[in-house]
This record gives sequence, C-alpha cells and structure tokens, in this order.
Amino acid sequence: DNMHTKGPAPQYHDGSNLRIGIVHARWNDTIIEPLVQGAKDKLLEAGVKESNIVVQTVPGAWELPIAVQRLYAASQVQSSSAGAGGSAGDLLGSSTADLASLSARSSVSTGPFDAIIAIGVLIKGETMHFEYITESVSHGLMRVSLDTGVPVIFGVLTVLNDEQAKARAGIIPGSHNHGEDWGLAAVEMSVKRKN
Ligand SMILES: O=c1[nH]c(NC[C@H](O)[C@H](O)[C@H](O)CO)c([N+](=O)[O-])c(=O)[nH]1
Repeated sequence: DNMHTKGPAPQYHDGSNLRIGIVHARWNDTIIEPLVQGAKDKLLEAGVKESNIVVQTVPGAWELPIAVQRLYAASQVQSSSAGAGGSAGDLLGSSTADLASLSARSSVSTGPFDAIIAIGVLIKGETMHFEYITESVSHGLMRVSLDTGVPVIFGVLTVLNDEQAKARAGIIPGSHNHGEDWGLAAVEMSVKRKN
C-alpha cells in the first residue's frame, strides 16, 4: 500500500551491543502479534541478541506509557545495584508502593535500555473513546521518551477499522508490516544515541 512508499528508506546499523525493550498491549492481539514479530525480526536481523530483547505486555494501549516508564525505572535500579538478579519483569511484578519508591530513586539518566518500542492497536469504535486514548497515549509516550532520554518508538496503530489495521500489520497479502519500521527505528535511534 502507498503507506510503504512514503516510509524512510531503511538504514542498516549494527545492533549487536544494543538492549531493546518491547512493551505491547493485548487488545486486538491478532494484529498485535504480527506487529511485534515484525519488530523483533528486524532487531534480530540487525544483530540484536535475543537475550537483549525484553518483552512486557499490558492490557491496552492506555497502559503503555506507565509500563514503558516503569520498565525504564526498573532497568535503572538493576543497573545501579549491579549484579541484582532477576529480570525487569520481577520488579514490575512488585507492589505499587515498591515501584513508586523504586522509580523515585531512579535518576533520569541513560538506563541499560537503548530504546523501547511501544506497540498497541487502537481501532475506532462508535464513541469518542478512541480519540481520548489516542491523544493521551501519544502525548504520554512522547513525554516518557523526553523525560528519560530513552527513545520510545511510537508503535501504536490508530485506525478506523479492522481492514486498515490488517493492512498495516502485513496481514493483507502484499501489505507492509509497520512493525518492521519500528524495529529499524529502534536500532537507528539507539546507535545514534551511543555515538
Ligand atoms: O489497546 C486498545 N485499548 C482499548 N481500550 C482499553 C484501554 O487501552 C485500557 O486498557 C482500558 O481503558 C483500561 O485502562 C481499545 N478500545 O477501547 O477500543 C483499543 O482499540 N485498543
């Protein structure tokens, strides 16, 4: 579809030293799955190690900003208390109070994630719900990115119907999977941040 011709020509960078987070919603999971896979495929193709790709899920797109912020905060604590066992997932599982203290302690500095990809699929219903979520999620993800200094790749499809969603997840034959663009963007932004 013509969306593909408008996208930037892919740039190829060495991802072998990168650590990338993927936070994805579970709403519309038949669309989410190929998007996540497309992003992961491009990360692996760039040399990112499977063990350096951390995947977390949330119920819906509304939860993406807080989950991205917490994943960043959790990885911050991990890096400062060097050698702390467990994965970011354990920290995310702890109580809200712990997380509040945890994220309060984490200073805004470069965490071990070089970039975090936020993936969600918002499909317009018959109410204004869609507009409110879309507006808040996009502003929220942009804020987390600027506050933390970690590139947060905007992988949220905001479409009017299922067909449009499928056409952007590569599900319609011959269509382009935008998840691939998000994987490439994560590598490019990470490499440029390190140099
Ligand atoms: O990810 C989505 N969440 C949606 N709603 C749930 C929302 O993201 C939150 O999970 C929920 O409001 C609880 O906070 C959607 N719709 O309502 O249509 C949607 O299309 N996609």
